[in-house]
Amino acid sequence: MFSTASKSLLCCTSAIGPNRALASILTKSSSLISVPQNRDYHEVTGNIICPNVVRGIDHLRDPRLNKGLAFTLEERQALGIHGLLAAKFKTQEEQLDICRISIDRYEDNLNKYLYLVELQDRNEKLFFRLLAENIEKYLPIVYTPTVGLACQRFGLIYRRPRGLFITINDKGHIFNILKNWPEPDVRAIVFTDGERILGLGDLGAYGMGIPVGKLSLYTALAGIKPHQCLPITLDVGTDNQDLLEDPLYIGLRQKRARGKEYDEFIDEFMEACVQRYGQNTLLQFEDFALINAGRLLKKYRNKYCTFNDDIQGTASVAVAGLMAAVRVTKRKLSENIYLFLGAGSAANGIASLTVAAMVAEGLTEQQAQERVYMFDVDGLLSTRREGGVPEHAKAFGKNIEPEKDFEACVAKIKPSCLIGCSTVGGAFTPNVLQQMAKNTERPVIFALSNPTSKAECTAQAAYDNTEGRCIFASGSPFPPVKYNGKEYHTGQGNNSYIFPGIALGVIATATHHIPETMFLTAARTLAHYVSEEDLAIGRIYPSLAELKEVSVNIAIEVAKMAYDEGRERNVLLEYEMVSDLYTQCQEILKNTSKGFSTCLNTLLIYRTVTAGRRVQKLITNRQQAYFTRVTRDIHGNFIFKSNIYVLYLILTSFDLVSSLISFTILSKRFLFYFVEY
Ligand SMILES: NC(=O)c1ccc[n+]([C@@H]2O[C@H](COP(=O)([O-])OP(=O)(O)OC[C@H]3O[C@@H](n4cnc5c(N)ncnc54)[C@H](O)[C@@H]3O)[C@@H](O)[C@H]2O)c1
Repeated sequence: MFSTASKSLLCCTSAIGPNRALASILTKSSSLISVPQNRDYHEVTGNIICPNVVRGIDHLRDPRLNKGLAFTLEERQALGIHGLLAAKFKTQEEQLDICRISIDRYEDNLNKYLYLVELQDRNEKLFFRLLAENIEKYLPIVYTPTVGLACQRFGLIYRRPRGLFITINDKGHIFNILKNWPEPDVRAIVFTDGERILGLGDLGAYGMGIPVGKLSLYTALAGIKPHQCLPITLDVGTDNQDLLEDPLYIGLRQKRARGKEYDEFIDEFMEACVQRYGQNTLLQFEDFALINAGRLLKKYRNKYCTFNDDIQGTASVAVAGLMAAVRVTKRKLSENIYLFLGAGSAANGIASLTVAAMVAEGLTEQQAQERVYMFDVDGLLSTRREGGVPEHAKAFGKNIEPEKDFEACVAKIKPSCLIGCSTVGGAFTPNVLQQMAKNTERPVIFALSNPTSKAECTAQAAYDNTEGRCIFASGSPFPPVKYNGKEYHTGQGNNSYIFPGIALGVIATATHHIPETMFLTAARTLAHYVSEEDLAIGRIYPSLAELKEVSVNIAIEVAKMAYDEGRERNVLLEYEMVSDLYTQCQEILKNTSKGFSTCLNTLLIYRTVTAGRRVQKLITNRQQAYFTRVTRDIHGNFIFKSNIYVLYLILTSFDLVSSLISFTILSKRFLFYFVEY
């Protein structure tokens, strides 16, 4: 029922049982604590049942528990692992240094990826700390672009299973397969059917690398606990002939299921997830092909807690870039003309959110849509072209002369913003870029297709062909660009600026559905983080090093929105830590305590960007105090002495730098959520 670490906390707080000493040692050493449900208690005494602690070699073999040489002598003896480790005690910091040296020895990025996968399998906390503290360096390894390469070679590198593979042959039994997953407390599921992996196309079951990589970022950037994250591949076959003939291929060797069979399978999957993990489980669609992505989002968005990152996450990050660019171009969003190369999931998502942002500036929806043009594989989206405008992009079709030559379009339409989501590497030719420089003084050029080989142009080409006047961003990272003696560090319109924060905010507030406005809010929050220094070096996104802080702040804004819009009865209080963290924190806890005894509809969101250890300690003490204020009935259910029905507490901590704490009284449930590396 509980993870071992959470059990150790329960032991400690109840202070009973024969394993008390061991529990207390483990609690001190444990950095991943969770008390998810209120069930493992003795039926009569109400005491918390002391768990069987995983001992001996099994403790070392469990990546969640293994700390390498960081186990103290006391722990080694208590756990029966004394002698199984070399004598030297090495702190996590020392082990991190070794990791960095080891990984730097590899020149090939795929080898770096494999090293990180192996580390995650061996010592999870070390892996997440390494990732969280070196996000700029390792994000491009666990995520795009290297993860694309890993997916392509997945058959070769597949070692230890991570996540669930559910095939179309499991139709009718999906719930049973979900039950095979050992973790009962899953909050976020990222799943793909592998049909459009990055810009690489149909990789079938090889697509598993993407949900795995994304969920690593849920933890590393937003502090969502690893065991609450579940990556899933829905293997419905593949239409990639190379894979069907590849002896290494690990998926079903059959053509993709389509139509009714496919739809029923996805319906059953969504329902089974809710049945297994609850209505609030976040279900993130990942890398579905155009024919399914938009329509499935439309079908499920008001029924489940779901979003499609390729559509909505991409939209949010791109619109954030456009918002930041306004500060350079001095043109409002509604004063631009937008031309998209590609009219698929990403383009439609970005275009729709850009329209929403223009409407917020005062245009009508129709006026806003008139400013957006799209060009797909069949040419300009003209209602007069043969075959007309595809259904999914109807809003952006124009009653104008059809045009199949993209360069001609750029000259005719004269966009000020050019956005590439076409999967066609090099499609922004020098002629196209030079035309952009003629169209406007500060052209905005986004080459968003991934991985790097698919980018519509390089950062260097964009600067070279626009006399250095462009504002450039890309989907995959590019090295710094030199132009006219000046060095520019262009930004990466990376979805990981958005999705971890959205996920944390949604999970924290137990939001049932994710409205589009949350993505606009996330975009504004991200844009707000772009400094003048960033803009001066050509970057319209904050540095990746700020990702954790950005994620927490997006989560806060999302949480506020969730309560503002959905639960008006709640009182929202926000505290910003300015100088004296300790005093402020005491104040907050005092207010919170008052809230518990007097008010059932109180939400407190407290944030600190620079939380220190003192704050951490104080909160931890407080949490233990809550335990003493509750009793349990003979069924093990909580009875709150002070008439408090529920306490929902979230604390995430990143290197003790950023924290988000949300207390809210929601339903008859007690949850305790704590993550620390
Ligand atoms: N934040 C990001 O950087 C980010 C996020 C999501 C997607 N992407 C990238 O954007 C790209 C597109 O993703 P998607 O989900 O929209 O894919 P998609 O398959 O839904 O759409 C691709 C579109 O490109 C068009 N296209 C294909 N060949 C073309 C050509 N020769 N000329 C003009 N148009 C052409 C297709 O008609 C289609 O409209 C991918 O490479 C993906 O990795 C980047």
